[in-house]
Amino acid sequence: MSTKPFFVSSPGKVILFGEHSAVYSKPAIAAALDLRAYLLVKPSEDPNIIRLDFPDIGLSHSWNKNDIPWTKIKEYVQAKEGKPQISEELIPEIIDLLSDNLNVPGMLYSVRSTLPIGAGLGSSAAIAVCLASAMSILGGHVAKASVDYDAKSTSKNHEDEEFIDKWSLMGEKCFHGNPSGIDNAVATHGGAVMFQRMKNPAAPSVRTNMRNFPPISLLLTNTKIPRSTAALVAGVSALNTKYSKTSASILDAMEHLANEAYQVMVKPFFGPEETRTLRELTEINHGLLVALGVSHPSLEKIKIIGDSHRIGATKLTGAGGGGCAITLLNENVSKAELDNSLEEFEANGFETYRTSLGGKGVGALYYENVQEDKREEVFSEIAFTKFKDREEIIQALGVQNVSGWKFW
Ligand SMILES: Nc1ncnc2c1ncn2[C@@H]1O[C@H](COP(=O)(O)OP(=O)(O)O)[C@@H](O)[C@H]1O
Ligand SMILES: C[C@@](O)(CCOP(=O)(O)O)CC(=O)O
Ligand SMILES: [Mg+2]
Repeated sequence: MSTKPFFVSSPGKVILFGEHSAVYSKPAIAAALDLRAYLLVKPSEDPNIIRLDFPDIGLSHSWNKNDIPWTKIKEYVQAKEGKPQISEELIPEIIDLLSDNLNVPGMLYSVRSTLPIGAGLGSSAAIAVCLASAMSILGGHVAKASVDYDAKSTSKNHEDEEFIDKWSLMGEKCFHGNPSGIDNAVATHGGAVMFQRMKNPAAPSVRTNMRNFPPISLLLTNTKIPRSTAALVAGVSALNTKYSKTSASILDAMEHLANEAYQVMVKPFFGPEETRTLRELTEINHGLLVALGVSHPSLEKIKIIGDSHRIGATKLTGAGGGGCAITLLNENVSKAELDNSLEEFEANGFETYRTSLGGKGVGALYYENVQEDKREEVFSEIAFTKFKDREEIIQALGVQNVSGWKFW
């Protein structure tokens, strides 16, 4: 257990194929984004106080440890070899997770994110993974992260990542009830995956790493229309109940197209024919998501602008209903066509990101891995909560900029 301050960080994701159908045990393909959440954990000045400080969403809350009925809670906690065990039900897990704090002094948990919130890029999962990894560090349930940013992933400690992945799913359950688990899997492990939740909820999901993820040229456009994943997932569930056969056919079609996309993406040679197939599948996937009722006029607008300038294939990504769309760019798209689209996106109030996919998963920045004369500044709560924008956070803490970040 560490009582020195530390940071953890985990990435958002882009779902290329299979959002929503992933909830119904269909395969889906997603990759880590270079936008991330950061969580600072620091001992409280008053050791009896547990404090959450989430300035991005204007939330600050404190508990006095002595007001929490720890002894009663502990009766519900199941542990194996000292590690809290995950079960299917949510409530006991939350209690279990909280009870990990029994043996630690009061802590401050402060979160900042470079991810747009509620935009389909998995900001909720990035937060859930940060919290799960911080609790795992505090509870002594994982080994110290020790793999450098540039090191090859072969030396990864899979057991610890699996533990964090499983517990972060509990966090995603708090956010939207019935998550597939794909977002927290990518936020934990990074890279790119083909993911499939099993029909039996007790069975672990299947995750196939896609090591040779093809170099897809991708544009990410945010409508900035806020929406909640929980409401959209519930909407699809209602459609499934009302039109079960029709909806089952749509979900089956999504399964086939994710499988076809996977076959194309793992080919040793990824040329123009393969990128064209991916664009065609992207178009079909968007159409199926529209049929499930999760698009939005602003997402259709992005699609119309992209299509009219012929820049590539556009689909919504994540839960939809607003949030982001992705465009798989044509290889021969002209600069003029692209600039015209970008101008129109901006004129409509949309924000465009150029991103790279397949980056690092969860990582930690420990006190002792920061140069002694810089520690006070790096772990300053005041500085952390006051960063003005994404660029300031990335400059001061970015896993790719700041030496000392370690991965499992
Ligand atoms: N930076 C943040 N600080 C605090 N909470 C956050 C932050 N980012 C995301 N969240 C939580 O995640 C929720 C959004 O999750 P969700 O609706 O699944 O959208 P998405 O995961 O696509 O961004 C927010 O309402 C909030 O509860
Ligand atoms: C709609 C869904 O497939 C993805 C949701 O992603 P996001 O919260 O919109 O980033 C739900 C899930 O897989 O848990
Ligand atoms: Mg989410």
